Amino acid sequence: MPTSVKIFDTTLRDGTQGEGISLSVEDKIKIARKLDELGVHYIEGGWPGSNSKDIEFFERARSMTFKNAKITAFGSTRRKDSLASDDINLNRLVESGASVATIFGKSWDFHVTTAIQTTLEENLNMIYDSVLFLKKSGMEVIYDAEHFFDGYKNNPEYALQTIRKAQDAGADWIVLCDTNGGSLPGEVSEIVSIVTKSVTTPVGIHAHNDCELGVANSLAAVQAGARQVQGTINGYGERCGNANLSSIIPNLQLKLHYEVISVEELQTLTSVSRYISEIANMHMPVNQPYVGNAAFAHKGGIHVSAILKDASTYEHTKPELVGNKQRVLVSELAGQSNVLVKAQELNLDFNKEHQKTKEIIEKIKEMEHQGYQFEGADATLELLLREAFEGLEEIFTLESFKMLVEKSANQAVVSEAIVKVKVHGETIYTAAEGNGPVNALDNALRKALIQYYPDIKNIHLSDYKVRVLDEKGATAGKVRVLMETTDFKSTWNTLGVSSNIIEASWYALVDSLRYALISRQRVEPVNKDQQERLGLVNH
Ligand SMILES: CC(=O)SCCNC(=O)CCNC(=O)[C@H](O)C(C)(C)COP(=O)(O)OP(=O)(O)OC[C@H]1O[C@@H](n2cnc3c(N)ncnc32)[C@H](O)[C@@H]1OP(=O)(O)O
Ligand SMILES: CC(=O)C(=O)O
Repeated sequence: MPTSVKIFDTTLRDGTQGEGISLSVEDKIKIARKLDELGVHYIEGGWPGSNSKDIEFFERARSMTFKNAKITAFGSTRRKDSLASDDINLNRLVESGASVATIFGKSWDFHVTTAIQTTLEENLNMIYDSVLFLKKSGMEVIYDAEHFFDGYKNNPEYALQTIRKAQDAGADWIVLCDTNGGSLPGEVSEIVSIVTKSVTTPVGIHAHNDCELGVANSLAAVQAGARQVQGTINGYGERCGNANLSSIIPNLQLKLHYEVISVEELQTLTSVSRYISEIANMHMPVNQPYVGNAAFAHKGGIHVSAILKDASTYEHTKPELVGNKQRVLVSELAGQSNVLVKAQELNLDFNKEHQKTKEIIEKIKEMEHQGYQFEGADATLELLLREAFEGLEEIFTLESFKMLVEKSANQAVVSEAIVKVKVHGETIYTAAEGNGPVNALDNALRKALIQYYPDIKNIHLSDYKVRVLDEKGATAGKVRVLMETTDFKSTWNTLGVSSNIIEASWYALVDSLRYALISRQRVEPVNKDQQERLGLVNH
């Protein structure tokens, strides 16, 4: 029977102490729902003694049903030289309606005398009184021993006394905190082993990531006897962040075989991590272990050749177990195998021995040398492969375009594009304005195509990025434009490279529409009769 480890998520409390993160009450509610779906055991919603937003969160959470998680409210021990029953913060924890209170107290003698400036004795009383007050109020109490590892290293006897006080007052958990994130796994392991022999209350770990050891320290603590892990999704938190639950959960479950969450819940990990990064408006690093977009992405030709034979040659675990997926990147490091995988995904009749295969690999490598980077532009790559292997129908051809950008004194800058394209044998001439040259070009091209493809009105550019390519290299003076397009059901990325930013944008724009129109057959062309009926013909 595997040993169970409880997951305590503090994304909504310690996570919001991270720079750049601010969550509304609605955001917190949405995240709490997701965390519950993931199967975490505790969700720390905030500090009701700190601000009215957190008070409102607990008010709303009270009427919600959580299938897995208990909601916990955070606070500190009572203020020095006062009664716990008079302490506003402790009373707010009770009033929050949460069934669990998590309070932190001092373990490090230096902090007692310097930060809260009281006696070692009074600190012990603060811990005892506060835990007892909350227990008498009927709450489950998690005692977070702040700076426990630093405290233990400085004065082991006093640090142990502080947690014994919490135990004597009835704490349900004693959680050892590496608050400054400076401890090493060997130290954590040794100290947790000593503590689990010194107290009978179950022990937990709360690690920070200042030495990039938040995950390692949490695992070391569990292996030494801790049975609760506190952390945040994607490692958000104060300074360098908290221990990253998106890595800790699969490590505990898949590598160390503890019982943490169900197999099905683990499969939601990637989507939960990405969802929370969206809500928190934090960029998700592609190389984030387990859940990042590149966590199971293979680029080197040798790697791809091997994973085709058996994925475990270059994958430490199966991506599906955490809800992620394998990806194959096509780049200048690609061998034939990378293109083979991509072609298989697209159901193309692809033969590794075929001359065409060699030609397309050479073409991709040459284009990458010129500044193309297909890893981020799946749609352009797909068009290239389909063109090489299937031949693509020509939807339209450019005859010419002209740009006009006008700025006169006291007037906003105006951009206008004039486009002449041939669509189904007919030359169409359109002009359109836009809030910038690329927008004007996009509007003019759409105006020409919409007569034949009315559904393109549902397709929009959703992102546009320009990168100036290395001026010293072979690509001197070029820009790379990356465009993201969406039909609100899916998104696709296209690419253009040129020494002229408008031309690079044109290539990316053309691919974005071609991809929508032919590669995925997202929209069907209409004939002349239908155009008349829909009132789409320019008279
Ligand atoms: C390790 C952690 O992450 S702990 C959590 C840290 N998170 C936060 O601080 C975010 C939320 N904090 C807040 O909103 C505010 O700091 C509040 C409402 C809690 C307190 O605000 P204020 O009353 O203005 O106090 P302020 O923040 O300036 O100082 C903290 C006070 O708490 C006291 N204190 C600190 N830790 C403890 C403790 N464990 N037990 C009792 N008192 C404590 C300090 O001595 C200081 O009191 P002092 O002003 O008498 O010296
Ligand atoms: C309690 C807490 O957040 C810490 O010690 O880091």
